[in-house]
Amino acid sequence: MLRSNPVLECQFLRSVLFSKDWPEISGKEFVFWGKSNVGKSSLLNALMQKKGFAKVSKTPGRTQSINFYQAQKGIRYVDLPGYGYACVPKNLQNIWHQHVVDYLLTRSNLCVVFLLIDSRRDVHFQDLQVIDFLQRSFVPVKCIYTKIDRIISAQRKILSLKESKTDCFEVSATTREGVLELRSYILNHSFQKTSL
Ligand SMILES: Nc1nc2c(ncn2[C@@H]2O[C@H](COP(=O)(O)OP(=O)(O)OP(=O)(O)O)[C@@H](O)[C@H]2O)c(=O)[nH]1
Ligand SMILES: [Mg+2]
Repeated sequence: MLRSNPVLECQFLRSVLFSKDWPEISGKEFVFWGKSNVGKSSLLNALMQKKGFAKVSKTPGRTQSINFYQAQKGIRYVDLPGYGYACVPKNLQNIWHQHVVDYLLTRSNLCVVFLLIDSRRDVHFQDLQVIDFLQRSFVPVKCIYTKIDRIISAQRKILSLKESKTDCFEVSATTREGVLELRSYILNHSFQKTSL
């Protein structure tokens, strides 16, 4: 157990797209990305223990800008719009995507990109493309399987096999399984030198 819990006390900073509107560089940013509807915003709410802080929806495409949250000890969370299918016009999605890529490639205090994957689905080719893009751009990336409350134990064994190769977290925003481990990882990495 962590003695103090700096990740918990969070405040919303801003919801923006353009680089001129991003908050000033400060502390370490932990970024949540993945296909639309994988549970990025829900996981952030579970991490921050603030229901409804980040807006959640059954409809893919809910998060439409770059959302910054400030926690203690210089830790920041960044909730990104998803990629892949979303219930919004493609041209709008392309605009988000350009700003997201701009953010990922230029943000000097970016610590880790958590790439979320719905544990009920196969890893999509877009996820593999994103992982490849981030690795080639020297952006640290770590995978998180989400919604593990929705899968049966046999499927979990398959996930843990994959995990042995890719070193992923498994979480549920609903039951909070895995959230404490993720929180500890974030806290530990917030003290390390940014490797960008
Ligand atoms: N059962 C279960 N449902 C979840 C979990 N996490 C998220 N959901 C549901 O999945 C849906 C999408 O969740 P969001 O958190 O909005 O997903 P997102 O990745 O932020 O979606 P976009 O902002 O549209 O890209 C919602 O209906 C959530 O209630 C989970 O751990 N378990
Ligand atoms: Mg969202």
